[in-house]
Amino acid sequence: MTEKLSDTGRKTVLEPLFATGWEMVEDRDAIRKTFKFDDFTAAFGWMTRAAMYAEKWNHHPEWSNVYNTVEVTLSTHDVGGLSSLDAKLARKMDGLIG
Ligand SMILES: C[C@H](O)[C@H](O)[C@H]1CNC2=NC(N)=NC(=O)C2=N1
Repeated sequence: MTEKLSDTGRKTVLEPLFATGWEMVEDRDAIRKTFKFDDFTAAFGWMTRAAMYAEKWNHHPEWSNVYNTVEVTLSTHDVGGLSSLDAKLARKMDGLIG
């Protein structure tokens, strides 16, 4: 069962993500990050790898791609805000770089 992150949960799982460039979205319980790549192939290759995890975990990003840039927003629509699944996908996205 997915639940909205508690105040303590936020501190422990979100702070490390803020350190890697994730930030809170204004006026919404969601996090966002802009990923930059060398070129379109690198960007789309990364999206493809991230998409496999999103589908496996049934947790999908809001994202858009323009050439070498991918803008990602993560939130859990079923609970109307951030859950541990967003942190899990964010960590995976960071880990898939390179
Ligand atoms: C029916 C389906 O399982 C749900 O809508 C899933 C799919 N992917 C999802 N992705 C995200 N980011 N949040 C959700 O609440 C969500 N729910």
